[in-house]
Amino acid sequence: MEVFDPSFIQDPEHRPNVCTIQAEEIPVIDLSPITNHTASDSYALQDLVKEIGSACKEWGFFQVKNHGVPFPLRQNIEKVSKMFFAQTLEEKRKVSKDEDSPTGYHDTEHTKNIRDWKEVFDFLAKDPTLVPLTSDEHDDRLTQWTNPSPQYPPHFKDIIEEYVEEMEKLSFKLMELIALSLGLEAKKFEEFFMKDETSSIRLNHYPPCPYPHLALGVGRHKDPGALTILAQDEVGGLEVKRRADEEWITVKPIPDAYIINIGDVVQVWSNDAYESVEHRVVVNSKRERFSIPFFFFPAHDTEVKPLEELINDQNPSKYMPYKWGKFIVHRGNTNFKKRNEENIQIYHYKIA
Ligand SMILES: O=C(O)CCC(=O)C(=O)O
Ligand SMILES: [Fe+2]
Repeated sequence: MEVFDPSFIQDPEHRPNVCTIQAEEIPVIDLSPITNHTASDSYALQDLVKEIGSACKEWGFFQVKNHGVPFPLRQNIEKVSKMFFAQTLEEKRKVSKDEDSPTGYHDTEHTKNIRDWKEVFDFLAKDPTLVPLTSDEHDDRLTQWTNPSPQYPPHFKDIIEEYVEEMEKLSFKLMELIALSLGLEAKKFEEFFMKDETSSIRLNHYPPCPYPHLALGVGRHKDPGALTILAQDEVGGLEVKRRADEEWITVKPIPDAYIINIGDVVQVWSNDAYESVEHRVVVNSKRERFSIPFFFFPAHDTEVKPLEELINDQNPSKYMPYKWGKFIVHRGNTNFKKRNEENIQIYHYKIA
């Protein structure tokens, strides 16, 4: 990372706390009723669905164990991620993300206009990924985003692709559980992802930071998609805003567990029954940290709006429909550098 320049400094009210709260934990949910088929019975499944429902309602975040993702695949991707970031800046910049190609390496991401203390490598789940050419709603033209092909580490792409396949499987299972917990058919959400999904995976590297009390690895934000599956290493640093009192709660690293959070799209689909929750990453001066979020995003032509089954006269729709592809293209590069205008958010579609 370069020198610590003022663009990293958070406003005083957003700076990390010196002592963090670890007393209460986000729920840890055992997925064996759906991953261990010999042991599965319908009572265990019902209990699991209830657990998922209350975790989504109360926290918007939970961890899962016995998730069915083979541990060696996670070890492989963590290893190549470290190897990739250990290269010189010059090497990494050979696969830089830019205005036209939103995949690859970059280290200048801003969250709410403050620079994040991190470097990342972005990779699409589907290559190519079909998206609108512009965010103009009257423009029907499409374009294709594609992945870079870094030469180093060896087999980098294959290892990421193999891991992504597992993330996809887990995402579909989790969306089924979320659907059941909302009283919907298990496969309710499948159609939005089967064709042209726009999901992606990100390798994050947070180098040691000389001023961890002034900067953040990622500033406070909500994830825009349907859900995020995050692998964090043993260093820790992810904090979630607790709904009850708005305190920042540390998410404890658990070996081989995944952290799941629902995103804005599920918030809109559920008409606010489940809300996506603010989170951020604190950095420290001693240890570098690595994490790998997988962002499960629907197809570009998905019209995101509260589901018919979940609205009625007593509970009318709280959002105007928006086109997912237009939303991400509009957002795309506004995250990339400091801007004067605000990033597009779901509350822009909220019906007062
Ligand atoms: O690194 C982490 O723990 C979380 C990163 C994150 O929230 C994101 O990339 O959206
Ligand atoms: Fe996030």
